[in-house]
Amino acid sequence: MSGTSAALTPPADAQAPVRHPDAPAPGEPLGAHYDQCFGCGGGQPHGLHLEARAGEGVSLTAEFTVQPAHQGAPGLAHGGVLASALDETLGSLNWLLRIIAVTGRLETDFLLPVPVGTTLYLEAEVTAVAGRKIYSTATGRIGGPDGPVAVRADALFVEVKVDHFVENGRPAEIQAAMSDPDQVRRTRAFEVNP
Ligand SMILES: CCCCC/C=C\C/C=C\C/C=C\C/C=C\CCCC(=O)SCCNC(=O)CCNC(=O)[C@H](O)C(C)(C)COP(=O)(O)OP(=O)(O)OC[C@H]1O[C@@H](n2cnc3c(N)ncnc32)[C@H](O)[C@@H]1OP(=O)(O)O
Repeated sequence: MSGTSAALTPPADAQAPVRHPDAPAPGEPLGAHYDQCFGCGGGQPHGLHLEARAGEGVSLTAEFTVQPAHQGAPGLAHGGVLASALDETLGSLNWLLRIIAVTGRLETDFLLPVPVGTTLYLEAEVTAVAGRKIYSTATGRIGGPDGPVAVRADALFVEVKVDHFVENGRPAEIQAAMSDPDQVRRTRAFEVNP
């Protein structure tokens, strides 16, 4: 059984999402937004190392291979890790809009068990935007990009100012992110609004 709550149904005055003119071209990798991100950062040994590529419109695809460190039951992915993969994939969509946003709500359906060693093929798209609210949806397939859907999620992201991170994050990590020599990552963190 699966479904979406009323909180994730866009209001009647919601708009179709608009891809930012400077968004990466379809097929281009998005790269990591932060080296220490559990979802996409290269600096997290047990992180997901999720790799996303821009799709058409406001959509993307991503892959993540379940590692032994990601187990819940013996030999199977932990549900929270799978939810993290969906969250990261959905969060990456906001880069195509050039909006900084955080997850307000994430509703996940776990449809099939996902064994260690499995590659999860993720697809996500923004479905609507209403003021600061961004509505999006994602699936994760196993066995190949056209395989059965193992997990899916609907989400609401809420646009925030960069102050959200500066005021709430730990100063040491904020400072390190500000000095990141990678210009694209710095831009994603601090100069994302056009
Ligand atoms: C310095 C940089 C450091 C490095 C950072 C690097 C890069 C940064 C750039 C991008 C990366 C951004 C995120 C990270 C990327 C990927 C990870 C995946 C994404 C995440 O993992 S991110 C972490 C988990 N996430 C949070 O840590 C959020 C905690 N939370 C809050 O910070 C507040 O809660 C907030 C801001 C969400 C809202 O607070 P607020 O005061 O600004 O706004 P408000 O409450 O008024 O809500 C406005 C409208 O959204 C509706 N709304 C809100 N929440 C709702 C809910 N749950 N359900 C249904 N509707 C909801 C309201 O009902 C209202 O709707 P309406 O306008 O119609 O009344």
